[in-house]
Amino acid sequence: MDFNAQWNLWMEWLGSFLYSVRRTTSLDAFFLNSSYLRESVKLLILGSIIETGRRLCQWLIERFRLQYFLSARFDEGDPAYEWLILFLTQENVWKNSRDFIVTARSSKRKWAVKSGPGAAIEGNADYVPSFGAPQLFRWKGHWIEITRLKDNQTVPYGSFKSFSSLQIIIYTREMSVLSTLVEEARIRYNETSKQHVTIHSVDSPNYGPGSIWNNVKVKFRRPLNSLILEEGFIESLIGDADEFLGLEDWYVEAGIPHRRGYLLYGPPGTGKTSTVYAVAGELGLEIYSLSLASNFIDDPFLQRAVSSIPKHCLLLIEDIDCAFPSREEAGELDDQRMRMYNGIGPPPFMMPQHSKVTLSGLLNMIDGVSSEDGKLFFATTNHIDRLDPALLRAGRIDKKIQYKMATKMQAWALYKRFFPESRFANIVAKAEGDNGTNQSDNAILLDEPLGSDKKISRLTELASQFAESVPADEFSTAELQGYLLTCKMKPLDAVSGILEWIEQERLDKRERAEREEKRKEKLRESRLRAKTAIVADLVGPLQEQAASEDASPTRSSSNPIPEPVTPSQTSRPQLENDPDTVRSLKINGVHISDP
Ligand SMILES: Nc1ncnc2c1ncn2[C@@H]1O[C@H](COP(=O)(O)OP(=O)(O)OP(=O)(O)O)[C@@H](O)[C@H]1O
Repeated sequence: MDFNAQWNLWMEWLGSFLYSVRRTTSLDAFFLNSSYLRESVKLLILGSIIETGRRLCQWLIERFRLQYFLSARFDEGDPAYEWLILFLTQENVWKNSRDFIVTARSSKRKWAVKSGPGAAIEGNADYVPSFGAPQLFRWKGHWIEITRLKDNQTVPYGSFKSFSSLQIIIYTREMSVLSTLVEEARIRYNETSKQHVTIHSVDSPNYGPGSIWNNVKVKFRRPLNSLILEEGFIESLIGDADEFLGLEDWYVEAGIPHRRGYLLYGPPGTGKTSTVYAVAGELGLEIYSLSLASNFIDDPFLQRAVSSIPKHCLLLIEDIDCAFPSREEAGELDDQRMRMYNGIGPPPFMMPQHSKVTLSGLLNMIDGVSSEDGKLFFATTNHIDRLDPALLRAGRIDKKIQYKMATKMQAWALYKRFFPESRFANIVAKAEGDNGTNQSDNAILLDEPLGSDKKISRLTELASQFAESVPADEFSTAELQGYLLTCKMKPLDAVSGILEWIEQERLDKRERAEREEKRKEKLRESRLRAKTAIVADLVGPLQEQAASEDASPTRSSSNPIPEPVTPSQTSRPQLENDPDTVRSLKINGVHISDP
């Protein structure tokens, strides 16, 4: 309501009040003589004037702000929010803040406040300024006011989720000041991020305002040489991706969607995810990572998440096979549904959760507009055989890269990475000297793999012995890394203990495989029993009905009388085969088999 309307309202009210007082008393004298009433009216008028004045000032300030100041809002989750937060932290804007939220430091990205010019607060906690309190600072001759805001939004199941934003007001009319500030913030951010890889992910569903990508983590960039893969492989992959990013114009001119898809497949722990992180770090791209196994990710969510990814970044979908359950998993799900339908299974919320993403949703995501705009798309899987051929066709997946279990050469390189000459040459010499065994007289520092005829260092010899002991293509690099971590400061023990570890691992794997086989067998049995129970429920009453009709005297003689059915036959499945290996059952003449 504007000022004039408000004033008129007050005046109207006052007039009618005075009129009613005069009418009810009907005595002008009383009105004039009553000092109490006179004082009240005076106070009322004064209060009205003050309140109206206050609102008028507020209105004028608001108009003045709109006319002469710039204001902008940055929402959490948007890259521009991250740029600005870093900029403000570097500018030490919150140095005068007296109100902080202190949290233990983690890999989750937070921007700590510096305690003095150029000096970050030391320790293992993050000091984040609390919300609401505005801070004023000067930048390039302009006054800027900044406030952290917090909004709550309702998420499903009635709970609230909060997200932050930044409100800035620049006391100038020049729009270029705002754009210069944002651009400078972006440049500083890119500069700072060079040493890190930023990973955005989704840790809970987000249906309201704010970004879907609500979890941001920062990791140190992994040196390329720390990845132990076939020689030249990672460099050629980076070259390929780099070339793609630089050819945007060519793609547009040729009318080809500017996207490139890579599928990395192979056993767990062979370096697929590490490769993606290394590529992103090398090309300076941020990773947007999704796991289809999350039970809140369905087709519309996938579309929304992917379309909100900014240009020039890397989309990673881990374990893409989750959208295609294995035969056992699909069977287990059917089984659960069947039991639930029959009233003997768990309630729906206790059912095992499977991906809600469908194949068509996934293909739409890859094909759709959202997957264009210079995005690199990486997918990883341990089960390429489960993937639909439609997903693998060229244009969706342009390069398929297979990862295998560690070779002897990888075992050798891993040992060398764990025990570098610079740190361990003396330790080995000392340990062997103390034991009086095997000291290499002419230990020179050479990094030569197996088969080299140059003189090699003692550590290289040990690496060769280690690699000789590790059988090729049996253990993943991650498994070997796990073993080496158990003796990380003991290069000699790593070699002497490897054979025992291999034996133990083989034993464990065999036991795990047996347990898994038993579990599957049990699952098959229970599935078969559940099916037979359902069929028994359906067929039993029909047969009872048929039997009672046959027994009635009105039955036509042309109807053949079926064999009598005992109650146990109607309600219980009859096992035809050995109960331990149930494959098929017959109940009341109905043959049921495990598919
Ligand atoms: N080729 C490799 N070179 C160096 N380190 C490796 C390699 N492979 C695996 N690792 C190490 O093993 C661990 C797991 O690797 P990573 O997550 O990349 O495997 P993955 O193939 O993606 O596994 P999963 O399929 O289970 O996701 C990491 O700590 C990584 O350092």
